[in-house]
Amino acid sequence: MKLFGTMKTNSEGVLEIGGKSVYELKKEFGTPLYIMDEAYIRETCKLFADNFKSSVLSTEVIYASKAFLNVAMAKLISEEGLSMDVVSGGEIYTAIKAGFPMERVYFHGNNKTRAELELAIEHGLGTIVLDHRQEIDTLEAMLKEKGKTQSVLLRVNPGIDAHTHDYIKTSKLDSKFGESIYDEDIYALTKKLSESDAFDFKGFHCHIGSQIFEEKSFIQAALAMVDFAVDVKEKTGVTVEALNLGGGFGVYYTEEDDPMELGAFLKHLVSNVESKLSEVGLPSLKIMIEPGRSMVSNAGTTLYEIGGTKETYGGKDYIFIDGGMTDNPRPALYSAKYEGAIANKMNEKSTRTYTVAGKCCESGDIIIKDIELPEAVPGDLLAVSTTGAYTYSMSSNYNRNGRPAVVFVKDGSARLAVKRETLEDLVRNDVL
Ligand SMILES: Cc1ncc(COP(=O)(O)O)c(C=O)c1O
Ligand SMILES: N[C@@H](CCCC[NH3+])C(=O)O
Repeated sequence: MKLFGTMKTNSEGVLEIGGKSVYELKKEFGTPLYIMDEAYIRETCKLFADNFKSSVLSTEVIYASKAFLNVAMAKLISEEGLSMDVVSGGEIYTAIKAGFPMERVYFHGNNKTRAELELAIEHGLGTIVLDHRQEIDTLEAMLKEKGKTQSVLLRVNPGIDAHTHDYIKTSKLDSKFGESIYDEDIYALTKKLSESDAFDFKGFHCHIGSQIFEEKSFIQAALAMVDFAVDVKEKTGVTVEALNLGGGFGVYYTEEDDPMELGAFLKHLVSNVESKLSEVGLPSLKIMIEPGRSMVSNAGTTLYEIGGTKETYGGKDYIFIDGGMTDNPRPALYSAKYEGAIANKMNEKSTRTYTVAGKCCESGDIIIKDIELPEAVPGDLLAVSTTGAYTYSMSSNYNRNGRPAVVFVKDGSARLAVKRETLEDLVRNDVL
């Protein structure tokens, strides 16, 4: 298992994160447990801020909170001076509860409800990223009724078919997100946005997909967006002030993944946009990015207790853990792969090939297939690394399992960010 951030093996051969051994964490918070390496998240925030900048363009790093969000995380992002993207009333409400500066919030989504739009308007949410024509009409009517003007971007689809899992591609021509830049109506739509009193039209947004490794796909999309801004200027006279280039930067989960070196990539992205703008003679504009996964994934580890092992007649040897697809649906959903280790036997040799199975009533509840580990016994602790993104945020109560607690660890101490769900929590909304 590759170690990230402050992860290390201590002198007893036990995994430590943020200066806390997994034994201490287990004792204090129980398992399963989401452990977030706070120093590493902050370091990554700084890496983005330090490298996605320009002497001629204004820049903004917007954390895509869908990857991992709770009040503690929203506070961290606010402290690091970054902005945040949200896609639901729940994410907006979390930002409000955290006292997040609402002018730094971007609201996305292909089907924002009226109630969500109301919440956004009422709390002075900075920018709404419009998805399609009907939504434009709905929001315009709402704003006119209130006599308000709202900053908006329009999500467009530059048709870049990036190489990733089908479920997380977002920019194909038939994608459910955004309007296509190849649709001739896009110019009339842009003109309408720029002329409406209800909107302060800033520009366009695109996002080509998630867990993408090719620098060229991002650069291609960014340059296509600049070309589109030129087109818009020529055809409508509207000056684009901002381009939000989305997120999607791929991360390491296993040796099969070869992520871009983020600092260098971000510098290339900015310099490519700078040169393109001067080549096409567009005035400087603001560029934004929206990293989610690459901000938090490698900073998260899930800790489980091994309840038992089973050697099957069919030849497969299982390790049973006290969590599974409820705290991490990604293997079942996308065949996602993870690395893991027996966290109290970090220095022991691997002697067995195991399949790590969760406790849900599903044969597909497998967290890791065919992993080489030392002999496991009940009571051992299994760490699964790189689980910071799209695990807690996609967790469920399937089989009425409670969601694990989330802790932030840093400099030898751990603070609870989200409490473990209790049995009482599981029936809280049931009408008795
Ligand atoms: C609009 C938008 N922005 C940002 C992201 C963040 O993507 P990632 O977590 O891959 O960086 C997503 C998710 O794919 C998205 O849909
Ligand atoms: N949930 C997906 C990513 C979706 C990205 C958001 N549009 C994953 O775990 O890989």
